[in-house]
Amino acid sequence: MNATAAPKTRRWETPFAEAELDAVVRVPGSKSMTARALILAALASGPSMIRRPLIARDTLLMVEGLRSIGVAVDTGDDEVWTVTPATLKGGTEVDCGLAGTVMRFLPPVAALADGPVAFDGDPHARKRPNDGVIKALRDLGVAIEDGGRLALPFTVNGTGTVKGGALDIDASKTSQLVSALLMAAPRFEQGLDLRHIGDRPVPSRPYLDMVVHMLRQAGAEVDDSEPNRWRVAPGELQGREWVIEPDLQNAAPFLLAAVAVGGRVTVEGWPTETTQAGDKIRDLLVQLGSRVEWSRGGLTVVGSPSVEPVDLDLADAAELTPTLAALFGVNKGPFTIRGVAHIRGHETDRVTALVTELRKIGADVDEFEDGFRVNSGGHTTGTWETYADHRMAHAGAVAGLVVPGLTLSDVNCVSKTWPDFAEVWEQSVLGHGNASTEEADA
Ligand SMILES: O=C(O)C1=C[C@@H](OP(=O)(O)O)[C@@H](O)[C@H](O)C1
Ligand SMILES: C=C(OP(=O)(O)O)C(=O)O
Repeated sequence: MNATAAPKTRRWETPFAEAELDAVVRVPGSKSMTARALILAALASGPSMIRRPLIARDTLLMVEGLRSIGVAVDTGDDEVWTVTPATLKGGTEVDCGLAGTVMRFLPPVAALADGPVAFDGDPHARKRPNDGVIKALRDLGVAIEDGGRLALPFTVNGTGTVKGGALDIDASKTSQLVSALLMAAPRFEQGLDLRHIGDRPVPSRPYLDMVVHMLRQAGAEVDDSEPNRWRVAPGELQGREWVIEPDLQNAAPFLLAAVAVGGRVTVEGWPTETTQAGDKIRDLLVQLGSRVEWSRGGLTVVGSPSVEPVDLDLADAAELTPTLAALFGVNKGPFTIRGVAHIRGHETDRVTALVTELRKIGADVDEFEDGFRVNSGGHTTGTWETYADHRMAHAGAVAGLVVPGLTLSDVNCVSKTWPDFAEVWEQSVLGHGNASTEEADA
């Protein structure tokens, strides 16, 4: 199977939990750290090693994109990838798949290449907001052909250098715009003095702490002392060894599974200090009435299925929305999630997708522009649509723990960040693999 192609769809009957859970789970590396390590390594002045990289569609697309502009990435060893930078070249095409990280992080790198780099992606990727990246690069003097779409597909006509300097942007649709520009900024002749001037705040802010932290680890000088302003000095990035932490967003459905049905679930190797937004789940679990402890080699949740009603602002950790929504959708309520308008621009419009699927399982839900309220949950079985969205699949798996026979329209969309999700889920819930899968053509 080609790991960077959109996968063939596969219906999947989610495992129903007959008993309390008792599982220890190892989740793969962080998508966001792997993507950043690849970009910073590609822009460095010497080779880098990336230990325990995430091997999934999004990061492999990033690898292919970097290779196409001349960077050597050796992925022969699953435990450690080696990146050897080179002069960046154009005259090539980049497939972004459905990866926000690829469609936002690579264009500023392509602007440093000499020659055109054409970007495109999956059908839904063309609907994801990318006007911020296109406008920002144009304001920096980079020529871009986009047919007036301000979205994929577009071509970046790099000339080998970018002047840089002062730049105002509106990053209220995605924090990835800021991360993308900051990572390329040390290679701009004048560095970058970047300001967010949008009316609404930048969402998913912990990802900005992650990028600033990793830039500094690579030797960049970054001043983020003023809110909504980042100054990056021009200079060399160093090649180094990156060690990737487990992906805490992908850990969330497993921890919430213990809440949904009771029992204990441990995620191995949970970092005691991290910039990952997914670390917020620890506080949320306590707010929901469950217990969290450091045991069995990681973070363990001792789940309490009588879930406390909550009103959450998830602007900073919005990727937790789908799995939390599923938990709420099978419980008493009321539960409110706000502050997540920007997830309408994620892999699918997640607010509408969640409200639709929760109503199908019988939940009473009100939709807002920036979230929704589950007044009461339901347990009606049927097909849970996944909309090519890995986190919609995770969410359906959580709901299926307590809704007998709930079937995902497609589980293979999990390949975006964790191709083995379904197998690990079956093992964790049932203690063994589940044969009840059917193949279907996309
Ligand atoms: O920088 C990153 O690695 C990410 C930032 C966030 O994007 P948004 O700011 O668009 O939510 C997050 O949702 C995405 O999964 C990964
Ligand atoms: C929003 C997500 O991904 P992307 O990096 O494609 O934006 C996600 O993984 O939940």
